[in-house]
Amino acid sequence: MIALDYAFCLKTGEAIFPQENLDAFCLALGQTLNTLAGDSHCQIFLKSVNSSDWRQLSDIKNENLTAALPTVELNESTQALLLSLLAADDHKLRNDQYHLLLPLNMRGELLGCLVISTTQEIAVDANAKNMLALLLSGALDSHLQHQLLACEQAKHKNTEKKLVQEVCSQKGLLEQLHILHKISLRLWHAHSMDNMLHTAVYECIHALDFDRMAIFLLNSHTGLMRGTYGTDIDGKVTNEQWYCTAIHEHHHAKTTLDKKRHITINEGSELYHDNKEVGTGWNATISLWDGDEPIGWIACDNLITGTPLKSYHSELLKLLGITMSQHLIQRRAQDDLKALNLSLEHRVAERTSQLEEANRRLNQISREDSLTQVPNRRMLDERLEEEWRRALRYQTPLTILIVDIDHFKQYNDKYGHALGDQCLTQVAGALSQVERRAGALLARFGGEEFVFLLPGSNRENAISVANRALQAVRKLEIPHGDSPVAPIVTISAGGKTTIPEKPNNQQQLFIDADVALYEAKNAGKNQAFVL
Ligand SMILES: Nc1nc2c(ncn2[C@@H]2O[C@H](COP(=O)(O)OP(=O)(O)OP(=O)(O)O)[C@@H](O)[C@H]2O)c(=O)[nH]1
Repeated sequence: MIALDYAFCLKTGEAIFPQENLDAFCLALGQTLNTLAGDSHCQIFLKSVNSSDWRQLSDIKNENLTAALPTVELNESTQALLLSLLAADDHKLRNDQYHLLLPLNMRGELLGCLVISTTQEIAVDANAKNMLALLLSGALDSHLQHQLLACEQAKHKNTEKKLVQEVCSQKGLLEQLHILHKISLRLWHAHSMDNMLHTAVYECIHALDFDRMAIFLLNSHTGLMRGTYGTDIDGKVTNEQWYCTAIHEHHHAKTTLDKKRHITINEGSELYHDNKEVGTGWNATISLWDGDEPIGWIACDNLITGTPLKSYHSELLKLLGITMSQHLIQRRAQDDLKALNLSLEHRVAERTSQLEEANRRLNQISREDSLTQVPNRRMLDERLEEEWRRALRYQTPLTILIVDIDHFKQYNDKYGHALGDQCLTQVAGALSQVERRAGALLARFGGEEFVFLLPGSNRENAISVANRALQAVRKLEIPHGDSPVAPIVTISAGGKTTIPEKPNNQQQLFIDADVALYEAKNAGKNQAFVL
């Protein structure tokens, strides 16, 4: 018979200082029992907080403590024994052993129980039982609180560690975003789409946290994607505009676009360059969008330095995608506007030149005789006014020579008006070749009359011009059967040379020249008079 009395409790209770030392208490319990009853077995079971399940905390066979936290599940026989003891609360012989169940309570709650199994019957003093339960409950509670505290401390440490990692990662992301912002500012200053794409690849691989980058542009209308700039296996920026393939043939592009996914990151995947596998590492595919329209995608990887994938990479690459999308949209709009402006400028220039030509032609027509194509009277008046002013200012001579076809009425009457027109044209052509000095002008004055304006010409030169004119027309030998002067068309000329004395008096020159012409006609025609 084992007597669990006050002395037993004191002996085992000695071990509970420090109070949380449950293991020491259990060992003392086992030792004391062992000295009292030889072969003994103590087990401490814990009740789950939220259910009626039980688990084993300690198992003390004689002096050997074999279990402690974490608790272990009960095997079938232990489970059955515990349930029967809990139901009966006695220490009768079961399976050749006596069992004593000691409930362990704390703050009115059942924490667990102690089961002592011996081969001898156990005599328990009620006070000793209470004291033992009290001691063990205290040690167990303290042990559990201690475990809980340790667990909380571990959790706290873990949270702290995660926090430090998170802060580091946030710091890294902030740094990278700052760099991305700087790159973005540089891209606004790119002078062309090509320059922008090259700058983007160059700046990103040198400043952001990845090794290689390539940008592809998509044409959703043709279903084609083409390369722009990429990075070779040594980290140099390369022109990849030769690369062109159908979108549906490119696995990454297709997956990203089909799923409308903005970013896909694969770790431990094969990395490629020029369609050849060149290593393994992480790679990322970032799609670029203009609203709902896919406009391109970016590929990044860590081929060269193997830089590890960081927690901020996903966020960083997403923002890189958004930034590049904005630049592409803006650059395209700028290029379209530029092309539109160029085409408008071209059309305006074309239209302006057409208008200028039309104006020139109009100007010419308005100053040209429509039949003979020599300058008309309007032109003559303008030039005479101009030359009169000049001659007045520099006091230089100015001559007017009026030329009239002889007996042209008879010519018309004999040959008809149409041949008359033809004759006028031929005479005009011949006269316009007579004087080629700068400033000289031949104009049709009206009807069958022509006028030479000869700036800087004195009377002597005027006579020479008049005679050459007569000669030139005669040389045409246009038959004139009804002319009393000659069998061919002839002309008469009357001229006046003057040095102007007052402005706007040019009409007097005409009057005088007309007088001279009259004299030439009166004298038998086919001759010239210059006053
Ligand atoms: N075919 C043709 N005839 C014209 C044109 N302008 C004027 N005439 C004619 O030219 C003729 C001029 O006749 P006149 O003024 O009598 O002079 P003319 O017959 O040459 O006699 P003279 O001057 O004295 O030698 C008229 O019969 C006009 O009809 C024209 O553009 N075409």
